[in-house]
Amino acid sequence: MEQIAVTHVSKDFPDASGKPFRALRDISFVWTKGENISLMGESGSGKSTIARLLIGLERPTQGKILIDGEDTGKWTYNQWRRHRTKIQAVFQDATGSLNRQFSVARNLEEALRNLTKLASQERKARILELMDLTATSRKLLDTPARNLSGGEQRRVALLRALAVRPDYLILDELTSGLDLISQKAIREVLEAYHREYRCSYLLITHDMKFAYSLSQRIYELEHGQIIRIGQSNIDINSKERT
Ligand SMILES: Nc1ncnc2c1ncn2[C@@H]1O[C@H](COP(=O)(O)OP(=O)(O)OP(=O)(O)O)[C@@H](O)[C@H]1O
Repeated sequence: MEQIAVTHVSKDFPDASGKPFRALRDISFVWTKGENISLMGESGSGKSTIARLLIGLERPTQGKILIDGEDTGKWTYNQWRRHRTKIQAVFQDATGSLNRQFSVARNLEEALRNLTKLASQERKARILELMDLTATSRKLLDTPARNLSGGEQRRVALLRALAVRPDYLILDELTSGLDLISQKAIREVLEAYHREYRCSYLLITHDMKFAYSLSQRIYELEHGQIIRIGQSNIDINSKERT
């Protein structure tokens, strides 16, 4: 079954006095391939912890996370690494995933070199195809990452993750703090890419409009628990290309 199944997951962290603090409590949901979902909730409700569990940066204290039927609980670092082409995440601090000294092209190529077996020419072709698909100017490729604006940095961090062609992509506060034009540009990249490759997004956002415009289901968290599930009847595949 092509899906990510989170079943009865709880996560404890030590608090300031070293006692366990339950950051997530009995979380269960299914994220099916091809489907977009969102996590919403106030600060500290546990959204980023779910993201970190889903990509193996943290392990559940209780419960299981199955990726396409495989129990990730026993995966070693190398097994997680092999699945990097299946699931990727882009976090709010886009600069963290980019090398500021490298050009945009080199940043994108490094991701492909590390995570895929593509030959040099194939890497270059994939990057150009992605630039065109997402209506990103090829001129950006020569720009050093340190010279990018905030919106461009997020866009390039997103392209870096998309270049790997993951089945599942987690986007943690990707548009927060950006102006409306940059937010729209990011949304258009996500829509164009989803139409072509059916990549499944998990959006972590405070922006309800963004969540409802891109995802079929919205999970609302409070104090580490899912308190509400909202349905949206959007079908982003049916939208015309802009
Ligand atoms: N490594 C950690 N050690 C201790 N506590 C942690 C750790 N990571 C997260 N927490 C705590 O777990 C809770 C959930 O944090 P998390 O970052 O998942 O929330 P969030 O909903 O993503 O918040 P925000 O919207 O502010 O990013 C918070 O109380 C946080 O302080």
